[in-house]
Amino acid sequence: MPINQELRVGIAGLGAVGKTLARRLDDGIFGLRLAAIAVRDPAKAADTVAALKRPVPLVTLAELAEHADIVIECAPAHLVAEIAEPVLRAGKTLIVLSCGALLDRMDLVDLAREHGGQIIVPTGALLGLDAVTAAGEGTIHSVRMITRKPVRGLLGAPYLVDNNIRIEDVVEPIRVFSGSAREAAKGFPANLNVVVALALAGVGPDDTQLEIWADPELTRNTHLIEVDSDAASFSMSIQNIPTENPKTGRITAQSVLAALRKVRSPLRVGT
Ligand SMILES: NC(=O)C1=CN([C@@H]2O[C@H](COP(=O)(O)OP(=O)(O)OC[C@H]3O[C@@H](n4cnc5c(N)ncnc54)[C@H](OP(=O)(O)O)[C@@H]3O)[C@@H](O)[C@H]2O)C=CC1
Ligand SMILES: O=C([O-])CC(=O)C(=O)O
Repeated sequence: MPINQELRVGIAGLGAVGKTLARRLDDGIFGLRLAAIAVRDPAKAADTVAALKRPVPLVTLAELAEHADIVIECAPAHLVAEIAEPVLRAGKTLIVLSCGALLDRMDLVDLAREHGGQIIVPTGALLGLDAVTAAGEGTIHSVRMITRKPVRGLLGAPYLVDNNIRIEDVVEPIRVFSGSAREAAKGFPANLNVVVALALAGVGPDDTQLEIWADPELTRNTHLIEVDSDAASFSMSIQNIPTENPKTGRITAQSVLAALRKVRSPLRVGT
Protein backbone atom coordinates (compact mmCIF):
# COMPACT_ATOMS: atom_id res chain seq x y z
CA MET A 1 0.00 0.00 0.00
CA PRO A 2 1.64 3.29 -1.06
CA ILE A 3 2.24 5.57 1.94
CA ASN A 4 0.14 8.42 0.48
CA GLN A 5 -2.85 6.21 -0.30
CA GLU A 6 -5.73 6.47 2.17
CA LEU A 7 -6.83 3.30 3.94
CA ARG A 8 -10.54 2.65 3.61
CA VAL A 9 -12.50 1.98 6.79
CA GLY A 10 -15.79 0.08 7.01
CA ILE A 11 -18.18 0.07 9.96
CA ALA A 12 -20.38 -2.90 10.88
CA GLY A 13 -23.24 -1.69 13.09
CA LEU A 14 -24.37 1.92 13.51
CA GLY A 15 -25.33 1.98 17.18
CA ALA A 16 -23.82 3.93 20.08
CA VAL A 17 -20.23 3.16 19.02
CA GLY A 18 -20.71 3.01 15.25
CA LYS A 19 -22.41 6.40 15.01
CA THR A 20 -19.57 8.15 16.84
CA LEU A 21 -16.99 6.38 14.69
CA ALA A 22 -18.80 7.33 11.47
CA ARG A 23 -19.02 11.00 12.45
CA ARG A 24 -15.41 11.23 13.61
CA LEU A 25 -14.03 9.41 10.56
CA ASP A 26 -16.10 11.73 8.38
CA ASP A 27 -14.54 14.71 10.21
CA GLY A 28 -11.18 13.32 9.11
CA ILE A 29 -8.43 11.09 10.51
CA PHE A 30 -5.03 11.32 8.85
CA GLY A 31 -4.52 8.61 6.23
CA LEU A 32 -7.96 7.03 6.66
CA ARG A 33 -11.29 7.41 4.89
CA LEU A 34 -14.73 6.14 5.86
CA ALA A 35 -15.70 3.93 2.92
CA ALA A 36 -18.83 1.90 3.76
CA ILE A 37 -21.30 1.13 6.54
CA ALA A 38 -23.39 -2.00 7.15
CA VAL A 39 -26.61 -1.68 9.15
CA ARG A 40 -29.60 -3.89 9.99
CA ASP A 41 -32.23 -1.24 9.25
CA PRO A 42 -31.33 1.38 6.60
CA ALA A 43 -34.28 3.59 7.58
CA LYS A 44 -32.92 3.90 11.13
CA ALA A 45 -29.48 4.85 9.80
CA ALA A 46 -30.77 7.37 7.26
CA ASP A 47 -30.28 10.56 9.35
CA THR A 48 -26.72 9.66 10.41
CA VAL A 49 -25.71 8.69 6.89
CA ALA A 50 -27.34 11.78 5.35
CA ALA A 51 -25.43 14.05 7.76
CA LEU A 52 -22.03 12.78 6.56
CA LYS A 53 -20.06 15.35 4.58
CA ARG A 54 -18.67 12.62 2.31
CA PRO A 55 -21.49 10.17 1.54
CA VAL A 56 -20.71 6.46 1.83
CA PRO A 57 -22.66 3.43 0.59
CA LEU A 58 -24.74 1.22 2.87
CA VAL A 59 -23.65 -2.34 2.13
CA THR A 60 -24.25 -5.81 3.59
CA LEU A 61 -21.98 -7.26 6.27
CA ALA A 62 -20.58 -9.66 3.65
CA GLU A 63 -19.76 -6.79 1.26
CA LEU A 64 -17.76 -4.72 3.77
CA ALA A 65 -14.50 -6.49 2.93
CA GLU A 66 -14.76 -5.43 -0.74
CA HIS A 67 -15.10 -1.78 0.23
CA ALA A 68 -12.63 -1.49 3.12
CA ASP A 69 -9.07 -2.27 4.21
CA ILE A 70 -10.03 -2.05 7.89
CA VAL A 71 -13.45 -3.16 9.17
CA ILE A 72 -14.69 -2.21 12.62
CA GLU A 73 -17.12 -4.64 14.24
CA CYS A 74 -19.46 -2.69 16.55
CA ALA A 75 -22.55 -4.86 16.20
CA PRO A 76 -24.26 -7.49 18.40
CA ALA A 77 -21.90 -10.27 19.49
CA HIS A 78 -23.66 -13.05 17.56
CA LEU A 79 -22.59 -11.38 14.28
CA VAL A 80 -18.84 -11.41 14.95
CA ALA A 81 -18.02 -14.49 12.85
CA GLU A 82 -20.26 -13.39 9.95
CA ILE A 83 -18.48 -10.01 9.89
CA ALA A 84 -15.01 -11.42 10.47
CA GLU A 85 -14.78 -14.25 7.95
CA PRO A 86 -14.85 -12.27 4.64
CA VAL A 87 -12.53 -9.61 6.07
CA LEU A 88 -9.91 -12.08 7.30
CA ARG A 89 -10.20 -14.29 4.24
CA ALA A 90 -9.29 -11.18 2.21
CA GLY A 91 -6.19 -10.68 4.39
CA LYS A 92 -7.56 -7.43 5.83
CA THR A 93 -7.76 -5.93 9.33
CA LEU A 94 -10.70 -6.45 11.65
CA ILE A 95 -11.19 -4.38 14.79
CA VAL A 96 -13.42 -6.38 17.16
CA LEU A 97 -15.40 -4.77 19.97
CA SER A 98 -17.66 -7.73 20.80
CA CYS A 99 -14.51 -9.63 21.71
CA GLY A 100 -16.32 -11.98 24.12
CA ALA A 101 -17.54 -13.79 21.02
CA LEU A 102 -13.95 -14.58 20.00
CA LEU A 103 -13.49 -17.05 22.85
CA ASP A 104 -15.64 -19.68 21.11
CA ARG A 105 -14.20 -18.77 17.69
CA MET A 106 -10.44 -18.74 18.13
CA ASP A 107 -10.34 -20.40 14.69
CA LEU A 108 -10.81 -16.84 13.37
CA VAL A 109 -7.28 -16.13 14.60
CA ASP A 110 -6.08 -19.09 12.51
CA LEU A 111 -7.99 -17.68 9.53
CA ALA A 112 -6.26 -14.31 10.00
CA ARG A 113 -2.86 -16.05 10.22
CA GLU A 114 -3.52 -18.15 7.12
CA HIS A 115 -4.47 -15.15 4.93
CA GLY A 116 -2.19 -12.47 6.37
CA GLY A 117 -5.05 -10.59 8.04
CA GLN A 118 -5.15 -9.22 11.58
CA ILE A 119 -7.69 -9.07 14.39
CA ILE A 120 -7.28 -6.05 16.66
CA VAL A 121 -9.01 -6.04 20.05
CA PRO A 122 -8.80 -2.44 21.21
CA THR A 123 -8.59 -1.45 24.86
CA GLY A 124 -12.22 -0.39 24.47
CA ALA A 125 -13.97 0.60 27.68
CA LEU A 126 -10.96 -0.49 29.75
CA LEU A 127 -7.47 0.84 30.45
CA GLY A 128 -3.93 -0.32 30.81
CA LEU A 129 -3.79 -3.24 28.37
CA ASP A 130 -0.35 -1.87 27.39
CA ALA A 131 0.90 -2.59 30.93
CA VAL A 132 -0.78 -6.01 31.01
CA THR A 133 0.80 -7.10 27.71
CA ALA A 134 4.17 -5.77 28.87
CA ALA A 135 3.83 -7.74 32.12
CA GLY A 136 3.05 -10.80 29.98
CA GLU A 137 6.54 -10.60 28.50
CA GLY A 138 7.58 -11.79 31.98
CA THR A 139 5.46 -13.85 34.38
CA ILE A 140 2.02 -12.68 35.47
CA HIS A 141 0.98 -14.25 38.79
CA SER A 142 -2.64 -13.05 38.85
CA VAL A 143 -5.17 -10.78 37.15
CA ARG A 144 -8.37 -9.86 38.93
CA MET A 145 -11.13 -7.42 38.01
CA ILE A 146 -14.08 -6.07 39.96
CA THR A 147 -16.85 -4.49 37.87
CA ARG A 148 -19.60 -2.35 39.37
CA LYS A 149 -22.43 -1.25 37.14
CA PRO A 150 -25.68 0.63 37.51
CA VAL A 151 -28.61 -1.78 37.45
CA ARG A 152 -29.67 -0.70 33.93
CA GLY A 153 -26.20 -1.61 32.64
CA LEU A 154 -26.77 -5.27 33.56
CA LEU A 155 -30.48 -5.86 33.03
CA GLY A 156 -31.34 -8.77 30.75
CA ALA A 157 -27.96 -10.51 30.98
CA PRO A 158 -28.44 -14.27 30.35
CA TYR A 159 -26.61 -15.21 33.59
CA LEU A 160 -29.11 -13.20 35.66
CA VAL A 161 -32.09 -14.61 33.78
CA ASP A 162 -30.85 -18.23 33.92
CA ASN A 163 -30.09 -18.01 37.64
CA ASN A 164 -33.25 -16.09 38.46
CA ILE A 165 -31.26 -13.19 39.94
CA ARG A 166 -33.56 -10.17 40.09
CA ILE A 167 -31.78 -6.82 40.32
CA GLU A 168 -34.56 -4.41 39.27
CA ASP A 169 -35.47 -3.48 42.83
CA VAL A 170 -32.14 -3.74 44.69
CA VAL A 171 -31.55 -0.91 47.17
CA GLU A 172 -27.92 -1.68 47.95
CA PRO A 173 -24.99 -3.09 45.95
CA ILE A 174 -25.15 -6.86 45.40
CA ARG A 175 -22.56 -9.18 43.96
CA VAL A 176 -24.23 -10.98 41.08
CA PHE A 177 -21.30 -12.97 39.68
CA SER A 178 -17.92 -14.32 40.67
CA GLY A 179 -15.94 -16.48 38.26
CA SER A 180 -13.66 -16.56 35.24
CA ALA A 181 -13.62 -14.27 32.22
CA ARG A 182 -14.76 -17.23 30.10
CA GLU A 183 -17.85 -17.76 32.27
CA ALA A 184 -18.54 -14.01 32.28
CA ALA A 185 -18.37 -13.84 28.47
CA LYS A 186 -21.10 -16.49 28.27
CA GLY A 187 -23.28 -15.04 31.01
CA PHE A 188 -22.90 -11.33 30.15
CA PRO A 189 -22.22 -11.23 26.37
CA ALA A 190 -23.30 -7.60 25.94
CA ASN A 191 -21.87 -6.28 29.22
CA LEU A 192 -18.40 -7.67 29.85
CA ASN A 193 -16.36 -7.62 26.66
CA VAL A 194 -13.83 -5.66 28.67
CA VAL A 195 -12.88 -8.64 30.83
CA VAL A 196 -12.27 -10.72 27.71
CA ALA A 197 -9.94 -8.03 26.31
CA LEU A 198 -8.13 -8.09 29.66
CA ALA A 199 -7.92 -11.89 29.52
CA LEU A 200 -6.59 -11.94 25.96
CA ALA A 201 -3.94 -9.37 26.93
CA GLY A 202 -2.86 -11.27 30.04
CA VAL A 203 -3.32 -14.77 31.44
CA GLY A 204 -6.25 -15.99 29.33
CA PRO A 205 -9.99 -16.43 29.96
CA ASP A 206 -9.79 -19.26 32.51
CA ASP A 207 -7.27 -17.61 34.84
CA THR A 208 -8.63 -14.06 34.74
CA GLN A 209 -10.97 -13.67 37.71
CA LEU A 210 -13.97 -11.35 37.82
CA GLU A 211 -16.59 -10.14 40.27
CA ILE A 212 -19.64 -8.23 39.03
CA TRP A 213 -21.72 -6.00 41.28
CA ALA A 214 -25.04 -4.33 40.52
CA ASP A 215 -25.07 -1.00 42.34
CA PRO A 216 -28.26 1.09 42.42
CA GLU A 217 -26.32 4.21 43.51
CA LEU A 218 -23.93 4.19 40.54
CA THR A 219 -24.29 6.21 37.34
CA ARG A 220 -21.04 4.99 35.75
CA ASN A 221 -19.72 1.58 34.66
CA THR A 222 -16.65 1.07 36.82
CA HIS A 223 -13.85 -1.45 36.51
CA LEU A 224 -11.03 -2.04 39.03
CA ILE A 225 -8.14 -4.21 37.84
CA GLU A 226 -5.38 -5.69 39.97
CA VAL A 227 -2.36 -7.32 38.38
CA ASP A 228 0.56 -9.01 40.10
CA SER A 229 3.61 -9.96 38.04
CA ASP A 230 7.34 -10.49 38.39
CA ALA A 231 7.97 -7.07 36.80
CA ALA A 232 5.37 -4.95 38.58
CA SER A 233 2.18 -4.99 40.59
CA PHE A 234 -0.44 -2.50 39.56
CA SER A 235 -4.04 -1.47 40.18
CA MET A 236 -6.05 0.54 37.71
CA SER A 237 -9.60 1.78 37.74
CA ILE A 238 -11.93 3.52 35.33
CA GLN A 239 -15.37 5.05 35.74
CA ASN A 240 -17.09 5.07 32.36
CA ILE A 241 -19.79 7.56 31.47
CA PRO A 242 -22.45 5.59 29.60
CA THR A 243 -23.55 6.47 26.06
CA GLU A 244 -27.15 6.33 24.83
CA ASN A 245 -26.63 2.56 25.30
CA PRO A 246 -26.34 2.19 29.12
CA LYS A 247 -24.14 -0.89 28.69
CA THR A 248 -21.49 0.98 26.68
CA GLY A 249 -19.09 3.64 27.93
CA ARG A 250 -18.30 6.77 25.86
CA ILE A 251 -14.61 5.93 25.91
CA THR A 252 -15.21 2.78 23.82
CA ALA A 253 -15.53 4.62 20.51
CA GLN A 254 -12.71 6.97 21.50
CA SER A 255 -10.46 3.96 22.11
CA VAL A 256 -11.11 2.78 18.55
CA LEU A 257 -10.44 6.28 17.20
CA ALA A 258 -7.15 6.36 19.10
CA ALA A 259 -6.20 2.97 17.64
CA LEU A 260 -7.15 4.12 14.13
CA ARG A 261 -5.11 7.30 14.49
CA LYS A 262 -2.03 5.18 15.26
CA VAL A 263 -2.30 3.25 11.99
CA ARG A 264 -0.79 6.04 9.91
CA SER A 265 0.66 8.37 12.54
CA PRO A 266 4.35 9.27 12.17
CA LEU A 267 4.59 9.39 15.99
CA ARG A 268 3.13 6.49 17.92
CA VAL A 269 2.89 6.60 21.71
CA GLY A 270 2.15 3.54 23.86
CA THR A 271 2.34 -0.12 22.91
N1 LIG B 1 -14.73 -4.14 23.94
C1 LIG B 1 -15.30 -3.18 24.67
O1 LIG B 1 -14.64 -2.54 25.49
C2 LIG B 1 -16.73 -2.87 24.47
C3 LIG B 1 -17.49 -3.60 23.61
N2 LIG B 1 -18.81 -3.29 23.40
C4 LIG B 1 -19.55 -4.09 22.45
O2 LIG B 1 -19.53 -3.42 21.20
C5 LIG B 1 -20.71 -3.72 20.45
C6 LIG B 1 -21.34 -2.42 19.97
O3 LIG B 1 -21.72 -1.65 21.10
P1 LIG B 1 -22.84 -0.51 20.95
O4 LIG B 1 -22.55 0.36 19.79
O5 LIG B 1 -23.02 0.09 22.28
O6 LIG B 1 -24.12 -1.41 20.63
P2 LIG B 1 -25.52 -0.92 20.04
O7 LIG B 1 -26.52 -1.94 20.45
O8 LIG B 1 -25.76 0.51 20.38
O9 LIG B 1 -25.27 -0.99 18.46
C7 LIG B 1 -25.22 -2.19 17.74
C8 LIG B 1 -25.73 -1.86 16.36
O10 LIG B 1 -25.62 -3.01 15.52
C9 LIG B 1 -26.78 -3.00 14.69
N3 LIG B 1 -27.05 -4.29 14.07
C10 LIG B 1 -27.85 -5.31 14.51
N4 LIG B 1 -27.89 -6.31 13.62
C11 LIG B 1 -27.13 -5.90 12.55
C12 LIG B 1 -26.84 -6.47 11.28
N5 LIG B 1 -27.31 -7.66 10.91
N6 LIG B 1 -26.05 -5.77 10.43
C13 LIG B 1 -25.55 -4.56 10.78
N7 LIG B 1 -25.81 -3.95 11.97
C14 LIG B 1 -26.60 -4.63 12.83
C15 LIG B 1 -27.89 -2.57 15.61
O11 LIG B 1 -29.01 -2.14 14.88
P3 LIG B 1 -30.50 -2.26 15.51
O12 LIG B 1 -30.47 -1.47 16.79
O13 LIG B 1 -31.33 -1.65 14.46
O14 LIG B 1 -30.75 -3.72 15.73
C16 LIG B 1 -27.20 -1.43 16.36
O15 LIG B 1 -27.33 -0.21 15.68
C17 LIG B 1 -21.60 -4.53 21.41
O16 LIG B 1 -21.52 -5.91 21.12
C18 LIG B 1 -21.02 -4.26 22.79
O17 LIG B 1 -21.23 -5.32 23.69
C19 LIG B 1 -19.38 -2.20 24.01
C20 LIG B 1 -18.66 -1.47 24.91
C21 LIG B 1 -17.29 -1.76 25.24
O1 LIG C 1 -17.67 -4.33 28.94
C1 LIG C 1 -18.36 -3.71 28.13
O2 LIG C 1 -18.72 -4.22 27.05
C2 LIG C 1 -18.76 -2.31 28.38
C3 LIG C 1 -18.41 -1.79 29.71
O3 LIG C 1 -18.24 -2.49 30.68
C4 LIG C 1 -18.30 -0.36 29.84
O4 LIG C 1 -18.63 0.37 28.88
O5 LIG C 1 -17.85 0.06 30.90
